[in-house]
Amino acid sequence: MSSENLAHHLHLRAEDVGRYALLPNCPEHVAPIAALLDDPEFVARNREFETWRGTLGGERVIVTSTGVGAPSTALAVEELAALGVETMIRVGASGSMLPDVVNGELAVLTSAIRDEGTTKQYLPVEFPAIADIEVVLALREAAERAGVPFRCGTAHTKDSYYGETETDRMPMAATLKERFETWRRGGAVCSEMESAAVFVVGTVLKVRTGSVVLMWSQDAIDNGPAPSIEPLFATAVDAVRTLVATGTRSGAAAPSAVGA
Ligand SMILES: O=P(O)(O)O[C@H]1O[C@H](CO)[C@@H](O)[C@H]1O
Ligand SMILES: O=c1cc[nH]c(=O)[nH]1
Repeated sequence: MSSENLAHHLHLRAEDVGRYALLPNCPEHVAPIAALLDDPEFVARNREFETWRGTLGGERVIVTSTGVGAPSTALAVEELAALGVETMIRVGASGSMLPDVVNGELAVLTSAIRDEGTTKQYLPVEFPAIADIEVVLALREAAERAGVPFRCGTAHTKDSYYGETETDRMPMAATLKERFETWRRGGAVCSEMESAAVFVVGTVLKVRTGSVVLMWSQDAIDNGPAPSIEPLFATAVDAVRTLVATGTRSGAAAPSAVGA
């Protein structure tokens, strides 16, 4: 935070935000998500971080892009938490790890495999990357209401996109393949690049977090077409509407939940 209380990377102040944030990583997705809120307006842009805001049920909701990968996502979660945001939901895309996934099926993530470097600078890898239960349930209800194919499960969060999608040309191809197969056998549903950071940094900062991602099928990753993104955006916004209406707050911060 700078001397004028301007968040260093996001270029936001406490008065710019509310208690809820939706976190796509692509700046181009911010305005279309904000358009699903009441009274959307642009707030700020710096680097890969663009922010819009609106309201749901009278409660301010911001939409901020995180950029690709765990490092920039971690600093977005850090700065938003410092400004007072209490609930954050990643809204993104992923590659399916299962053969039976419909192209564009949603995954409501309950947890993530920490196969990235950022969160190891917060907690040892034995500590799980898990979503907040209230956020998971709100996302699951929203996906059911949207009537779209979805499943709940664990994501694989990695640092190298091409290590996943073009494994054969990597010097570490054998190791990458073995590890990827291990995650698959363990039941991971998809691979992406941010959710572990959202969950672990959120846990450390005692804000509640969740993540909903659409899954590209294996065939679509190689040959297209790109799945439709609108059901993803609608599901994420509908989940926030539920959380606002039920008024549940920061489960991760509740004394009973942290044993404080
Ligand atoms: O589509 P988004 O949400 O950007 O997410 C996925 O796509 C990006 C890689 O192309 C990574 O950020 C990965 O997590
Ligand atoms: O396969 C994919 C698709 C989107 N994002 C990823 O990280 N992997």
